[in-house]
Amino acid sequence: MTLTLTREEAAGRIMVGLDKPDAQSALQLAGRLEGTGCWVKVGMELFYAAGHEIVQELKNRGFKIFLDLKMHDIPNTVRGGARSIARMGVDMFNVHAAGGSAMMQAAMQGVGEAVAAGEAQAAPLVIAVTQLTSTSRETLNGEIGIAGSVEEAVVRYAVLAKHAGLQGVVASPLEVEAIKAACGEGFLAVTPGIRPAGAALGDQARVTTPREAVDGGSDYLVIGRPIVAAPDPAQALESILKELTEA
Ligand SMILES: O=c1ccn([C@@H]2O[C@H](COP(=O)(O)O)[C@@H](O)[C@H]2O)c(=O)[nH]1
Repeated sequence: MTLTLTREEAAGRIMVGLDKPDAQSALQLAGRLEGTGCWVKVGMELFYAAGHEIVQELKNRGFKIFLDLKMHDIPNTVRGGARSIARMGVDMFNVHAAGGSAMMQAAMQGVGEAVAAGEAQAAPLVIAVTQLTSTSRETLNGEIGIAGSVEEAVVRYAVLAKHAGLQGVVASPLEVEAIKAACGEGFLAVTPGIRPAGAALGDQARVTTPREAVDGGSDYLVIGRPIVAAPDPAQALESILKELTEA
């Protein structure tokens, strides 16, 4: 079913991956996105270079922030990490579902501790990475050694994340229907692997267009290079918004 969104609704579902090597270039890009209503995603490249300060600056500029650090460690370490992240005031962060239930529950515990101690004004959404969107079935079966289809592996992780109390998962838009069937419509599907028609895949293996992702039920579309590496990032975002606001 084609879902026609208002411009505001469409922008509120887009998370632009600020995959930049330093604060200056990230803020220059953010400047082109200000006022559009989109989220920004701060991942490893930017956070390891520019840390807490870049998060605060982006918050000051009014962006909603998904901190994409994909924690994967023993439960006690993840609990502490989650508490520190919650203190930063981001709106969403993630862990790897492959860390298991105890690790995911520990992330929720860390968030709860930050809120109870008054260190965080609000609890960020916590979601779990299922199978990276760069992973093909060949890689999953042949290299990683997990049998079955990618969709089966993704749904297994999604169910685990749901039972651990997380609010959603990161997956490809191709798996969203199965995730929602297993975990319910309200369980968030945050989907990278978005490529406008004709765009280069790069290292992504499981992709759809923005329109296909929204029609398939994705709640948030994570988009990096198709916007960030475009000659005019603001224009690239506009053309994606146009795709989502037209029937
Ligand atoms: O499974 C995953 C999890 C995270 N990502 C991140 O999303 C963006 C996608 O960038 P593109 O340039 O649009 O490919 C990037 O920051 C990844 O770290 C993902 O792609 N897949």
